[in-house]
Amino acid sequence: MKMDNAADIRAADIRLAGVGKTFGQGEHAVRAIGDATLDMQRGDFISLLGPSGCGKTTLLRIIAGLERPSEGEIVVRGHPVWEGGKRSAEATRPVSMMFQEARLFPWFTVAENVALPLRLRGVRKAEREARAHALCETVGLKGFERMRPSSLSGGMRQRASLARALITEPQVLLLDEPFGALDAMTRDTLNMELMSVCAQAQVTTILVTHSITEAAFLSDRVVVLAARPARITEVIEMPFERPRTLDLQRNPEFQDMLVRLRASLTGGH
Ligand SMILES: Nc1ncnc2c1ncn2[C@@H]1O[C@H](COP(=O)(O)OP(=O)(O)OP(=O)(O)O)[C@@H](O)[C@H]1O
Repeated sequence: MKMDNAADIRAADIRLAGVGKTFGQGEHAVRAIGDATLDMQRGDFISLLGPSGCGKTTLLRIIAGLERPSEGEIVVRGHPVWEGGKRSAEATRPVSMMFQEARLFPWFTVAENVALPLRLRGVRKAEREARAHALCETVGLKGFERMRPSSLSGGMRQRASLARALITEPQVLLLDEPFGALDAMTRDTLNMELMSVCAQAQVTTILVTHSITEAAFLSDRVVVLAARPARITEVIEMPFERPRTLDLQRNPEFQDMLVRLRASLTGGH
């Protein structure tokens, strides 16, 4: 039976309970994350905002199961990511991650890069190709499917990287400054597309960003982290109606929110 009722939707989709992480031991130990506790519901869009080096990437890697926490528990879609020292496939399978660099394989075409996660999951070629082509169209890469990544602009490479992250139809999307290296206009366009894709598919999304504006514009909530070891200092609701357009950024309430977020980030209230 499909449990798509209101109770299911409200159930915590991602739960971090007392998550801490220390790299190394003894005098070389680096405490990257202090004590992170957070609940996210299905379809939530949250941003992690914090000073450089405060442990944001580490936190994403822990949620994706790429890094093991030193303390605490992470639950994704009802499944603990680590159980008895083993990583759970049920918890990591619905998760996709995207990075600041596109990380495409230069010897594959755009469509082959986009389809790669399906190939790794043993999906047949005809289906892989059909789905990769459809997603290329969704992210604005129609006509570029057979090109190599080296012939694409930075923005187009990130489009391909987004398509690759979406091809497994993830329920959780972890984004580590995905558009941070792009010019402002391309970044705005891609952010609008990202917001629409995430809303349509009810993807639970966590974005790491250094941009206060981007965090406020895209998110339902902004999680403000203090310097290392990362601690959540504040979780701030973004009370702006959806769907949002770029005009929102000129709205005085939005501008006030940026001031509020900046104050939280620098520790002044
Ligand atoms: N594998 C590792 N071994 C040792 N130390 C690590 C490792 N990974 C991260 N660190 C340390 O943990 C701290 C947090 O790093 P992390 O990359 O998570 O921060 P960040 O907030 O994402 O940084 P930025 O905003 O600059 O990208 C840093 O001091 C980093 O040097």
